[in-house]
Amino acid sequence: MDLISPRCSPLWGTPLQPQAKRILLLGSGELGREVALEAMRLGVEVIAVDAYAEAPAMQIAHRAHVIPMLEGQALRRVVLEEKPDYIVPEVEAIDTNMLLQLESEGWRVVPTAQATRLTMNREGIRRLAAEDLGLKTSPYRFASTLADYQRAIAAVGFPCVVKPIMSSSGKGQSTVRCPAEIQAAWDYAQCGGRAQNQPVIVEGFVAFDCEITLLTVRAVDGTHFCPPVGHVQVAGDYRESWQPCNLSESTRQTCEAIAETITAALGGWGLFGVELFIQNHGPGEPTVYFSEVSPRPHDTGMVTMVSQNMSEFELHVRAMLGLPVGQIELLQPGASAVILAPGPGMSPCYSGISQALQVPTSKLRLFGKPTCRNNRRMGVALALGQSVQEARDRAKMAAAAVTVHPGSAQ
Ligand SMILES: Nc1ncnc2c1ncn2[C@@H]1O[C@H](COP(=O)(O)OP(=O)(O)OP(=O)(O)O)[C@@H](O)[C@H]1O
Ligand SMILES: NCC(=O)N[C@@H]1O[C@H](COP(=O)([O-])[O-])[C@@H](O)[C@H]1O
Ligand SMILES: [Mg+2]
Repeated sequence: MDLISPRCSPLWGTPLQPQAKRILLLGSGELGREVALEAMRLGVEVIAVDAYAEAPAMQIAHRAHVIPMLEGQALRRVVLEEKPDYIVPEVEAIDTNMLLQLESEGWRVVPTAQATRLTMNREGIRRLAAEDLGLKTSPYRFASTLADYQRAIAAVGFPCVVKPIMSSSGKGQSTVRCPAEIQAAWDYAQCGGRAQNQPVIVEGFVAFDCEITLLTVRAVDGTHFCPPVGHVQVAGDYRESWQPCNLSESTRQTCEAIAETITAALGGWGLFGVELFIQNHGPGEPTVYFSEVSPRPHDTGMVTMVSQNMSEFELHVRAMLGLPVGQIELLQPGASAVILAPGPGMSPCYSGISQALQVPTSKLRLFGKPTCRNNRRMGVALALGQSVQEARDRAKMAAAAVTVHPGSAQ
């Protein structure tokens, strides 16, 4: 369905002028900042929205609004005030029922309001993938009460992974290996997600050999796949990523078939990060598990800012605007490594930047987040190499050279 937004004009206007093409970013973190930059390069007006002031994308956008994005009426007010051509969700904590309503009134949500609703709730996307589309996933149960949760653990068995149904970057997530860990995982899920007291998913632990993100673009000129991005996660949050992650031709085809199936079911135009676990079985074909999908750029895909001819952010912007994507090319093996805050504070400062940039091919992105907390992602180092190993070593060396000084206590 190709919805025409109430103010979608056939002409490409000028930012800040009446016919400007406008995108409204719902979420203004590091990924949104790169989306904003790519959109602005194409002469698009960008309005950044988040729940806190001075978020990364707000610092460069044409305008910004601070609103509770889980409150539908607050979202509606901003949409009616700004009249965007495209509403672009960037985080998991948005009132997605309001997005459905706005879409039904003709506002365009990227990629679709339904894709946003299904992926913001682990139950929606898991049931779609496993039960409707028949994709292989870990075993799972959902639970809303402590008693249901204990039954879910008994059904899934140890080890298992417990997550709030609405959360990201590993917030509220625990691996439970024995009965003594059950209660703490429940308590953490209740307070660690984007909203408090949420239901949880209990997933069987998949002992995978590697995990990848298959960045998949649905655009006017068809569905395109980027070379697989491999990554390492600690406590459910990404620490480093690299591209390409070498897979056999048949495994790559299996991954692409899964990505095609799930993104076609979600629909719309944009870039999706399809997260897959790959488990080897000696000489046989590996098993590929579908884990989850982001209907927008993925944190592990930041590596594409150096490794591809078009970054995942440029691809998302082109696709949403109905522009052709053409040929996606890997320029050289690349890698990213995160820069984390060591603790909480206001007005953080950084040292070691020039040392980091002495690492051959390295680049830094410091996100400019106004406050930090323990392990908050404040920046990322990027690097290229003759091999993936060389790129990873360089990115990690550059990231390790940067120190975050958290600043005064909050
Ligand atoms: N069932 C599982 N078995 C083994 N490892 C898992 C399982 N579920 C999650 N993990 C590990 O935890 C990581 C984070 O999980 P998941 O992607 O579901 O969380 P998230 O909070 O949505 O993260 P993000 O928003 O960064 O994608 C995975 O990338 C994987 O490394
Ligand atoms: N895995 C999802 C992800 O990486 N999302 C990115 O992190 C930001 C939130 O960071 P914060 O928690 O530091 O505000 C989001 O706004 C988005 O850019
Ligand atoms: Mg994930």
